[in-house]
Amino acid sequence: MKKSQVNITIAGGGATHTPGIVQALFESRDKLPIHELRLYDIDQQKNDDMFVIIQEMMKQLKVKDITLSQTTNPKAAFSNVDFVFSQIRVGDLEMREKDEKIPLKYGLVGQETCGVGGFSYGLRSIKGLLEIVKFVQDYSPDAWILNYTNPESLIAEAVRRKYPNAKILNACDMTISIEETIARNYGYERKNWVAQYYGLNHFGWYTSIFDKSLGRDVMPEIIQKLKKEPMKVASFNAKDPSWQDAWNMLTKNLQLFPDYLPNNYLEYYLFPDIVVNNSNPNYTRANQVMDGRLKETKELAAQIRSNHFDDIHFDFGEHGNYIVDMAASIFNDSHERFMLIVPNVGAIPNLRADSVVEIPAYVGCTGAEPISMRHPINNFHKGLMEAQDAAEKLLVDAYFEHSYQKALQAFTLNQTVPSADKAKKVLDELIVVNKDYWPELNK
Ligand SMILES: NC(=O)c1ccc[n+]([C@@H]2O[C@H](COP(=O)([O-])OP(=O)(O)OC[C@H]3O[C@@H](n4cnc5c(N)ncnc54)[C@H](O)[C@@H]3O)[C@@H](O)[C@H]2O)c1
Ligand SMILES: O=P(O)(O)OC[C@H]1O[C@H](O[C@H]2[C@H](O)[C@@H](O)[C@@H](O)O[C@@H]2CO)[C@H](O)[C@@H](O)[C@@H]1O
Ligand SMILES: [Mn+2]
Repeated sequence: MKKSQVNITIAGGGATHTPGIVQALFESRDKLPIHELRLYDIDQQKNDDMFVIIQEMMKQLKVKDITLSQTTNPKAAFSNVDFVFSQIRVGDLEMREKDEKIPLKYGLVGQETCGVGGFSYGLRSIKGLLEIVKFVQDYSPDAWILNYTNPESLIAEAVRRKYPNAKILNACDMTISIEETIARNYGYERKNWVAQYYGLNHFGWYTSIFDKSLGRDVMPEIIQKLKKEPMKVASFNAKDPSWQDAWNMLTKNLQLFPDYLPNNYLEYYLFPDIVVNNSNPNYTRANQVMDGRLKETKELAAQIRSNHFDDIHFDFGEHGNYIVDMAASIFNDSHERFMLIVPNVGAIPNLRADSVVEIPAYVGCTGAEPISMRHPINNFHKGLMEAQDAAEKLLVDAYFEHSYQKALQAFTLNQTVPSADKAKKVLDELIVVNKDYWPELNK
């Protein structure tokens, strides 16, 4: 029988994105009534800080009907829970910094989720996420996991293999961020859009964007605008100058390949040389985040404790709303439409069935119902996707088989890597710095 209220645990409760998600939860109680909200983290200090921040948010927003708790104990975190929002960063930003800086030493793309930095992150993240899935299956087997933990493609593949029946949705906010930024730049309303999109996670293309209020596909006119000049960063990303770099590169991508609107992350695969040349090997995105939202989060918790703070308001754009809307769509069986990372199983007819793809899906009480594309994709996108998908499969093979050879093949096949020799040098260095996180890889 449907419950009248739900218990939600945020795994990675101390994460800097937690306030945005919680703000969305508080604003959505009409469609997702909450009884308990729990913060689960392995870092007591981060969980404590976030507990203080959320407590203050509840006071300011006059939220009284929700029980807030925090714990580092998995049984307390995952027993009698209906939804788990998962957003962990295994190894924290300190390891992200290594993921980004070590490849740059060899002239390779250093990035959080793409390139060999993403593969390094993936071998850490898979272990952490599989542990969360096991906790949920042990303590609340009927709960839904809504996963934001990256790298999404690698996580989704690993969970697909080990827990094929897990109640999990894997989601990325990049497509809605792209759409929201375009809408705000050119005066559209994203809520009127029905977007057709396909790819791997952080590696995809729009094929159309139907605007219901205008009665037409607006993607062609958007492409014409974006080809001429880059769009500006939206307010919710205004504090992060790196997003302007992303929109600049999206324009460059369209100037070469104007038929489809690309995901901005394709810059790392199509223009790795430009990306590396524009990177500062001594100060990467991880450092910007450490000096940005991580520092702000710590400072806010301290200001609240000392009662020296202003009104609390967070703007992470659609990031919080997206995962909350997904939970509400399950809870109400309302079959809203989301971009999800799901097993292909024929949705893209000329791509291998066991690929993990990012495509539109309806979400109801039984989870994701992916929408079939009904027609094959073109050779350019198919070729790029198949190679990267194979690299990601090899990396997950390396994880489960403890295989150095599969890891080396994965690093070599990653579509940002031009040389097996460089792949080996980076892999060997990442093995050393990840000794506390990666599975042992046998030569
Ligand atoms: N899917 C998306 O589009 C999307 C969007 C934004 C962020 N993310 C991902 O969400 C995650 C959180 O991002 P953030 O910048 O808010 O993170 P953050 O670095 O601010 O915080 C991550 C939290 O996870 C905790 N943690 C680490 N390992 C853990 C474990 N094994 N169990 C429980 N908690 C653990 C840390 O202690 C920390 O509090 C990252 O994986 C990030 O890549 C994904
Ligand atoms: O470098 P970060 O940690 O700030 O962001 C990396 C993440 O970038 C995307 O999510 C962004 C979102 O697109 C943006 O509009 C805003 O809401 O911040 C989000 C998180 O920073 C991407 O989808 C994620 O997978 C990345 O982890
Ligand atoms: Mn993403």
